[in-house]
Amino acid sequence: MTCKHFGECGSCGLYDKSYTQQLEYKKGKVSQLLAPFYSNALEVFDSPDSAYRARAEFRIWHEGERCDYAMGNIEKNGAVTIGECPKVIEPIQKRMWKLLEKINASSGVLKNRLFAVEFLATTTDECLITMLYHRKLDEAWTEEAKALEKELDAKIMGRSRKQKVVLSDEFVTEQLTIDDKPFKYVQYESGFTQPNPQVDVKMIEWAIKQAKKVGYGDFLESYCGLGNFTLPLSHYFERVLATEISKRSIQAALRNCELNNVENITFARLASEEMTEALQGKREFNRLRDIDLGSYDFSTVLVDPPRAGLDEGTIQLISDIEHIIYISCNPETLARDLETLTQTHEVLEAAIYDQFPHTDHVESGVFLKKK
Ligand SMILES: C[S@@+](CC[C@H](N)C(=O)[O-])C[C@H]1O[C@@H](n2cnc3c(N)ncnc32)[C@H](O)[C@@H]1O
Repeated sequence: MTCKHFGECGSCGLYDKSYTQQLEYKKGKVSQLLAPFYSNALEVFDSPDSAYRARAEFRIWHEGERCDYAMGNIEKNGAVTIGECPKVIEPIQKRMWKLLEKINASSGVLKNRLFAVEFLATTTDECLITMLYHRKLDEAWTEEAKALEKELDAKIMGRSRKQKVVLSDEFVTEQLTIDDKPFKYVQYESGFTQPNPQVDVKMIEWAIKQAKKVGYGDFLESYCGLGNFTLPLSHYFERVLATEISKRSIQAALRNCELNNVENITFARLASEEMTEALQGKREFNRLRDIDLGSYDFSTVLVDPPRAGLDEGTIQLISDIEHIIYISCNPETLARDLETLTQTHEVLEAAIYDQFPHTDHVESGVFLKKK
């Protein structure tokens, strides 16, 4: 049995529970994992029950002449095709079925060896559609795709092995209102973006609430992506140093600084492990030659690592900083890292944000202060 929300939820055992029950289950799970470090109730930030995902990927199932969207895992024996997808936000919803009609009506140029379609949309109705193929894309494809851009009022890209065809842009510009202030974010198709904009705003506002309690010094951030937290939090600190491994995300972050007229942030493309080596004076990087690392006086650090959590060096580095905001997409590795971090710090606040409704994934955050 699969969930009507077409999710990763076929395996999570949550498909037959109401949204409220699912959230209670997640709250219980994270509370239990954090119990050794935090005994107060978690703050819970919920999501809309539907129309919450701003990016989505669909496989394309071919049956005779017809194409359909299908579940992520197309098995050898057949596919589960999708006739509705309530989880995606309206800008995707209104284009995805029209796109399918156009693909099915096309002479074959758009359809031939198409194996997946990805959507990246904004709450302000921009939409970037990437069509993925198992064949080289030619002029005929470009012509038909250009017509499709107009018909769908969307940006279209084509990808196949070692080929990328960008017809207009390879990014969208999201606009979010965070604590009553507008922020613009360029989001690239190939860079990380938070999937659920409404919950993203709640998560950033929670982080700002913690930053306001500090109110002094410089701010360090690792795993900063396109500057999702960096830009709004920069207003509460003197200077900001933010690092991230992806070149594309750093490119977006620099553009986002310009778009939002923020001038106190320095972004550097560094893996977290490299950032630690640089700040501990163990290694010099050409990429940091214009940055006086010794001049920073960090009062606060924010980390938002991938599911694997923090490496030992980064834990050691941030243990020296007075305040830590740790955002995590994996409560198991968060609990593991807190075993070390709570030797020097205490957890003052903890929250969950339901970025991924109808799955058993949950985003959580903790605010720590040195003992
Ligand atoms: C969960 S995302 C968070 C991004 C950003 N904070 C946001 O809210 O959009 C994790 C980010 O870590 C980056 N990343 C992955 N491994 C890394 C590493 N070893 N060092 C630094 N950044 C890394 C990824 O490129 C991604 O942008």
